[in-house]
Amino acid sequence: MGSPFLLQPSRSLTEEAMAAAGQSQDDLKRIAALCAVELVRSGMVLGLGTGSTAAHALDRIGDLLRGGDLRDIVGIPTSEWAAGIPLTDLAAHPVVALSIDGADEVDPALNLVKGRGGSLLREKMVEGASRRFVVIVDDSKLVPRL
Ligand SMILES: O=C(CO)[C@H](O)[C@H](O)COP(=O)(O)O
Repeated sequence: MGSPFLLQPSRSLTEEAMAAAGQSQDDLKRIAALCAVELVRSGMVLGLGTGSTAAHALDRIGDLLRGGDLRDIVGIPTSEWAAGIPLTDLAAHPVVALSIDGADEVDPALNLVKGRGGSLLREKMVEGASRRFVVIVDDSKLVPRL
């Protein structure tokens, strides 16, 4: 994996603007998750992250598979939630094309902490084997320092 860079799906919203736009924190998690799912292609081996933000991405991938818009996807889970995505493991697929996961805090240099969901070891194994690792967070996870 290379250096981290920031992909922003939408402008940063204050709590006030979010309320005015009718967007909850969970809506923002889903928007970030859907942005990451745009990177998924048929045939990929995916790392499936843990947590409420990652779950939005997995739900969308599951829907796209069921609708036939994605095919031949297999996922390596880091939690029990896999949204119906066919599963595999690192023994069968030691190289993962893309992992998608959330984080707990992200600083301005894109250093982050994660693992509050209790899956840190599995996440490190799967995401460490990934060619590309996309971290999806909403504004509430951005902090001035870790
Ligand atoms: O690292 C994680 C689990 O180990 C989660 O991705 C992190 O805790 C964020 O969770 P959520 O999306 O529910 O806020």
